[in-house]
This record gives sequence, C-alpha cells and structure tokens, in this order.
Amino acid sequence: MRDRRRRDWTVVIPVKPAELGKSRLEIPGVDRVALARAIALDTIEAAAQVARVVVVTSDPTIDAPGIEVVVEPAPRGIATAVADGLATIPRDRRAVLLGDLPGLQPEDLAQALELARETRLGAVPDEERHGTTLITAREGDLPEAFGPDSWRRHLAAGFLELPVPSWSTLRRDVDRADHLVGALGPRTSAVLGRVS
Ligand SMILES: Nc1nc2c(ncn2[C@@H]2O[C@H](COP(=O)(O)OP(=O)(O)OP(=O)(O)O)[C@@H](O)[C@H]2O)c(=O)[nH]1
Ligand SMILES: C[C@H](OP(=O)(O)O)C(=O)O
Repeated sequence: MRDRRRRDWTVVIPVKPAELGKSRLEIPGVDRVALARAIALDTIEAAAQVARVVVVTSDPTIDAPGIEVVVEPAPRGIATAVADGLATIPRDRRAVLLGDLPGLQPEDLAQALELARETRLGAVPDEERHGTTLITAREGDLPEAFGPDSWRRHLAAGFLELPVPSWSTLRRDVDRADHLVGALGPRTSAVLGRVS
C-alpha cells in the first residue's frame, strides 16, 4: 500500500543531450559527456524507484527500465521541455525534478513527495538556495520558473518550501566540480573512478 501511494506522483525530468549537458563540469582526465550521461541516469534511476518518471530528452542514450520518454526533436530550452512532459500526464500529483542530482537517495524524494501532499505548490531549493531542484503541484497548474536565480522566482510565483532536511540529497545538485562530494550514484562514481 505504502509503495502504491508513493508511486501516484508523476515526476518529469528534463535532460539535455549528454554532448551538450553539464558544460560547467570540466574535470581533467574525465570524459564530460560520459559524466553528464551518468549524472542524468543516476538521477532518473533513483527517482524511478519511488515515482512514475517521464523523461524529456532528445538523447536516445538517456533511458532506463520502467520510465517513459518524451522525445524532444532538439533541445529547445528547459521551459519547453518541461511543458512537453507535463502535457503528457494528468494534472494532479505532478512534479518536475532536475536531472543533475547524482547522489539522490530515493527515500529523500519519497519524503518530499509525501510533504507535497500538504500544499498545492511545493518546491525544494538547492544547497546554495539560488536554484531549485524539485517543484510539485498537488493539483492544477505547475508554473515552472527554472533558470538563473530560480529559487527566488519560484517563491515569488507562490511555491512554498517543502520542509525537507538541509542534508537531503534532493538539495545536492551538481553544476561544478566542487559539487561532486559525498555519496554519488553508481554510474557517476564509475565515470569518476570512485567506489559508490
Ligand atoms: N530536455 C531538455 N532538458 C534541458 C534543456 N535545457 C536544460 N535541460 C535540463 O534541465 C536541467 C538544468 O539544466 P541546466 O542547468 O541549464 O544545464 P546543465 O546541463 O545541467 O548544466 P550547464 O550546461 O552547466 O548549464 C538539467 O537536467 C538539464 O539537462 C533542454 O533544452 N531540453
Ligand atoms: C536550471 C537551474 O538549475 P542549475 O543551473 O542550478 O542546474 C535552476 O535551478 O533553475
């Protein structure tokens, strides 16, 4: 029962083609394209353990068992990708998760989705509280505002902060090399030559 209740959320994850993704993540000796792909797949596979997952991408290598893929003809920006994904799912219990959380623990997403039942629009900031990693809508519109300084803009748009702990892995997005700390998913660890 508990598992069924969790999976009644649908999570849209937009993912740029790996060739273009994670452009700020140059690490000497590491294949950036492989790293970008691994980061996205670790995020997707963790999310798929606790929710229905719809990935929007134009990259055929971004796929995993049990997920649905909305094929983008070409990357046209995050807003268009999110809109394409949201258009394919029912208008209740839906969320958008960014695809750059390679240390995501499924339980942390499950906890946030449980908290999201208490508010119409919920959101989780990244550790620096500049960006946003997850937005949720219990029902109705989901007015995303991803992009630079998105946390401030999501709050202004009426999203309420979901009270996840400060140490939640949902808050640990990876944009720069110094963000690659702590436990990481198996694919990202393998590309970096670390033990997961
Ligand atoms: N499908 C799709 N996803 C996108 C697009 N633009 C951004 N994203 C995704 O949205 C999330 C946040 O994107 P960004 O921070 O802009 O890009 P990034 O690849 O993570 O990192 P940078 O290249 O360093 O900016 C990531 O999951 C991206 O893959 C797009 O045009 N199409
Ligand atoms: C898109 C952006 O994410 P970042 O560039 O930090 O991945 C955001 O937080 O809205």
